Amino acid sequence: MRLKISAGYPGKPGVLRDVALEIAPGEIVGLVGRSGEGKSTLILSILGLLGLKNGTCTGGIEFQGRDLLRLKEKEMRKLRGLQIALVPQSPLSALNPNLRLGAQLEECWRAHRSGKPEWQPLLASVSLPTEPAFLRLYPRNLSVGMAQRFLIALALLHRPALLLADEPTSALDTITQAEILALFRRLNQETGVSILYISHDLASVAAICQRVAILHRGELVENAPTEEIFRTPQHPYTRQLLAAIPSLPRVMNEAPPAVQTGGLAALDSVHRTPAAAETTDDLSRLRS
Ligand SMILES: Nc1ncnc2c1ncn2[C@@H]1O[C@H](COP(=O)(O)OP(=O)(O)OP(=O)(O)O)[C@@H](O)[C@H]1O
Ligand code: NI
Repeated sequence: MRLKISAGYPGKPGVLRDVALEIAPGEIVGLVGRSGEGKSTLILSILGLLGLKNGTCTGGIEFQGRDLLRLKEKEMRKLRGLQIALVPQSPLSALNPNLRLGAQLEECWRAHRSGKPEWQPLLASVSLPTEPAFLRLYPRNLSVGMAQRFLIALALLHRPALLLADEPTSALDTITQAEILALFRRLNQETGVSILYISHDLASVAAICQRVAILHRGELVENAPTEEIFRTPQHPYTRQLLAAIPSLPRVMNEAPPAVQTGGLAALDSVHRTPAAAETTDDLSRLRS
């Protein structure tokens, strides 16, 4: 995907100004910025859903040889979920509370295809229980981390080429965050899915992204390989984000200042989060 867009809302123009971003097949790109910098606006623009918030987007979004901004809604609907899928921010509110998990999988499947596949391989791929009893649960029976895994499974259902992840770990505790990050990384390696990973937390993005773009006041102030961002940040805003990384205290104790010396080495520990850390809660624990 290659895009160059400007976007805004009535009474709030210029939320994105000539933002240019490229995501190669199989690449994980991070988009980082504080609250209100326009991250979700970018995601909604890609999905063709900005109109739902009365926003408008101009420019071009090239995906699989077509410009998404020139597609009709009917054509966009075919792409959404099938070729481009979204992992939303708050897992529990994104699921239908009144539908069993099995029914939600079926509904999602039937949006684009007929019949009904075996769900086990999909559930196993996100380290969720594969027993039939799991599919009879309701969202409220899940922990937030499991709900997020389930949403990732839904997003991957049709094997999309591009996954848009909008702060997918912001509702999770630190350990669960690391597990979900490891999951994204593994899924990317196993399936080759491209991921645009959005976050306000530079540390979590650095853990899985080859490249990071920094969004500030509607513009990309930096767009470089992750290592460069950490070693030689060019923009003052990037330096502020680096200085604000809260998840490095352990490292800073060992070799301060982490950003200049060991920032990336520290993040390697997240890279190497062992598969064993991706534990699957068993059903008995869920029900207790
Ligand atoms: N429907 C709307 N009408 C007017 N302004 C809006 C609308 N939606 C968002 N905005 C404004 O656009 C800017 C960007 O919002 P956006 O949701 O894209 O930010 P974000 O980077 O995703 O923030 P967060 O990290 O809090 O999710 C903000 O200033 C926001 O107030
Ligand atoms: Ni947002």
